[in-house]
Amino acid sequence: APSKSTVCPGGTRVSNKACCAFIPLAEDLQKTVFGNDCGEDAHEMIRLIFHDAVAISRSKGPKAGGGADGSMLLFPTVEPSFSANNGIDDSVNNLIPFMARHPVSAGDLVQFAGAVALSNCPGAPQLEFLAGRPNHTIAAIDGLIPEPQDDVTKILERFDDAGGFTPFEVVSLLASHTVARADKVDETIDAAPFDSTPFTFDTQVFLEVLLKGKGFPGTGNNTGEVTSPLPKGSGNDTGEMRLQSDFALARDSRTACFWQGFVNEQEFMAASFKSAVSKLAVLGHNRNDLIDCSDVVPEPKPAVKKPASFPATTGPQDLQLTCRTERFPSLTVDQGATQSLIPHCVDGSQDCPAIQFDGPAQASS
Ligand code: HEM
Ligand SMILES: [Ca+2]
Ligand SMILES: [Mn+2]
Repeated sequence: APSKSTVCPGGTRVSNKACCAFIPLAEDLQKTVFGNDCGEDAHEMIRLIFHDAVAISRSKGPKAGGGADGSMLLFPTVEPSFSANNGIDDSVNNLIPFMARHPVSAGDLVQFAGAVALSNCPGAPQLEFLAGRPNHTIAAIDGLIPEPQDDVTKILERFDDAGGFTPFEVVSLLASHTVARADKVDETIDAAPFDSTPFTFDTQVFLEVLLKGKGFPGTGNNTGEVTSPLPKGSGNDTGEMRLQSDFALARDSRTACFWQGFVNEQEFMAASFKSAVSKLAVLGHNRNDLIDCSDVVPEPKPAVKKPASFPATTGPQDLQLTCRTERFPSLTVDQGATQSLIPHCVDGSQDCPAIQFDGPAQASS
C-alpha cells in the first residue's frame, strides 16, 4: 500500500493530497443522504455506480459513452430518462448538489458515493477508490444498460462489450442485489427486496434466487419479473421480488456454478465483488492515470456472521440446482410455519420516508 505521507486539513493521513477532498465529502454524504444506513438511498447509489460505468462500448467506440465518467450527473436530463435507468433520478438528484459543494469531478463523485454507501452495509468489502476522472465527457447513448428481461447471452455479451467482464465477474457484480429493492419493475409496489435481508451485504440473494418461485409480491405479468419464493407482504413490507435475469443467471450453464458458489461464502463473495467493481469503476479510463485514494473509503460495518439459511417456509426441497460439478452447502432452515415479512425500514419498522427528491432528474442551476 502507498505510504501515508500527507496530512489533510482535518488531521487524517493519506497517501496523496488529492485524496483529502474526499474526507469532508464522505461526511457530507453520510449526513445529508445516507444517514450511515444501508437503506434506500445507499442502495440507489450502489445501482448508480453501475449505470454510470457500464454505458460504454468497445464495439461502438467512444461516441457511445465514456463509462465511469459522471455523465449521469453532467447530463441529468439525458441518460436518466432512458427506460433502463428508470428510478436512477433519485440518486442523481441526491448527488447533483454535491458538485457545487465539493471540488471533485462528477465521475469521481459517483464512484466515491457508491463506495461510501456500500460501507454502510454490514459484510460489504471496502472498495478500492481511484480519483481523477475528468469532467470532459459526453452523454451515453441508449441501449447499453442491461435489463431484467434480457437473456443470458445478451447480458454476457453486453458486459463483455462494455469492459471485457467474464461470466464470473458478472455474477460477482450481482452480489449488489443483496442490498437492493425494485421500485419500478412493478409500479404497484415500492422497494420490493431481492432477498430477505436487503440491509445486509450477505449471501442470501444467491441462495434465495435458487429457490422455487411461488408467487408475485404485487401484480403478475411485469416485464423482467418472475415468481419469487417469498411473495407475501403486508403494508409497506412488500414480499420478495425476483428479476428474470437473476433467475436465468442462477440456472444457466455458463454462470450457475459461479452463482451457487457464493452461497454461504461471505468472504469469497465480498472479495469477488470488490475486484469486479475495481474494473467497473475505471471503465473509460486508464488506471495508471488515476490516483489511489482507497485510504479515504470508510471502513465497512462488520459482517453479521450469520450463516446463510433457508427462510421459514422454504428448504432444500425448493432448490433448483443446475450446477453439476459442485456440492451444495448444507444450511439450516429458519423456524416458522408461515413466511416472515421482510422489513421495509433498516430499523425493522414499516414507516421510513426516504430523504430523497421525487420527479425527473434536474439540471444543476
Ligand atoms: C444483468 C445485470 C443487471 C440487471 C438486469 C439489473 C436490473 C435491476 C433492476 C431491474 C433493478 C430494479 C430497479 C427498480 O425497479 O427500482 C435493479 C436494482 C438494483 N441494482 Fe441491478 N441489475 C443488474 C446489475 C447490477 C449491478 C452490476 C449492480 C451494481 C454493481 C446493480 C445494483 C443494483 C442495486 C443496488 C439495485 C437496488 C436499487 C434500489 O434499491 O433502489 N445491479 N437492478
Ligand atoms: Ca442481503
Ligand atoms: Mn429504490
